[in-house]
Amino acid sequence: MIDMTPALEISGLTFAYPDGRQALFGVDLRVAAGERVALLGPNGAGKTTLVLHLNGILHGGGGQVTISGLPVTPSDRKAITEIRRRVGVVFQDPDDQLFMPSVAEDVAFGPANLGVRGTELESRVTEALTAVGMLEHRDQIPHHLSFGQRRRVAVATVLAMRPEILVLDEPSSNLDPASRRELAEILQALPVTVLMVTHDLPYALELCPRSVILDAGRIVADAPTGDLLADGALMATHRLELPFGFDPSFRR
Ligand SMILES: Nc1ncnc2c1ncn2[C@@H]1O[C@H](COP(=O)(O)OP(=O)(O)OP(=O)(O)O)[C@@H](O)[C@H]1O
Repeated sequence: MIDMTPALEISGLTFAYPDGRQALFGVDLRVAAGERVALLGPNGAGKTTLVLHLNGILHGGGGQVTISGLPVTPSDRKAITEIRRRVGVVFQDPDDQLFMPSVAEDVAFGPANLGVRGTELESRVTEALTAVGMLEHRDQIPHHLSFGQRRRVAVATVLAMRPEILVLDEPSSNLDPASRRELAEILQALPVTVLMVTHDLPYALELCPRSVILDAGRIVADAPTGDLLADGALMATHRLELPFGFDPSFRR
């Protein structure tokens, strides 16, 4: 029998920050295993707030998040450890993720924390750095790398955990065109479920067959990415703009 448990299921998620600002108003979202979904929306829509709920960094509002059938229960430390193994979050700023004296040690840090040791740890580091094309930089000091290289290493730190879901917050930001394309190729080749927050709409179209628009804490559209980007009225309503001259029907 095929396992139909969604990789990610969010139901009725609401959240207000301690200052009272409500950021999410009942978000429902199901993502099947192996899907790649872009999370689009204007500044302040609640995208990062939503992402921070996926591994229990933010909690305390209403509703529920479930990862491959396991509820994100912040009070249950064992469950949260397992959730953080299943959900790998690549933050917007790679420097939030890199803090060890060498690239290899940064990539080893997560699995070592889970108790992985010896040749298994070594092969995870090699595999993750190979996947992002950074193996030759394994002994370098992370902060001596370029921004684009640090972004790749940040992706490797998450891949080394062998996550089921890869969550990326604006993966293409601050990358030069070649690095942006290379990262797209890397992401396309990965056999994982992807949820990608992005303002880079051509990137969403290239990488994610499906997109969801979040605006003012609510999901307002969920459809094939090409259909959303071609809907000028919908795009304008939610402050989404394609780059000048970009034709979303071109790639379909
Ligand atoms: N720490 C915080 N305390 C209070 N309000 C916050 C905090 N962080 C975010 N917010 C508010 O929550 C709402 C959603 O913010 P969030 O960062 O999730 O949006 P976003 O969609 O990720 O935006 P962007 O595209 O600018 O990154 C905004 O109104 C924001 O001002």
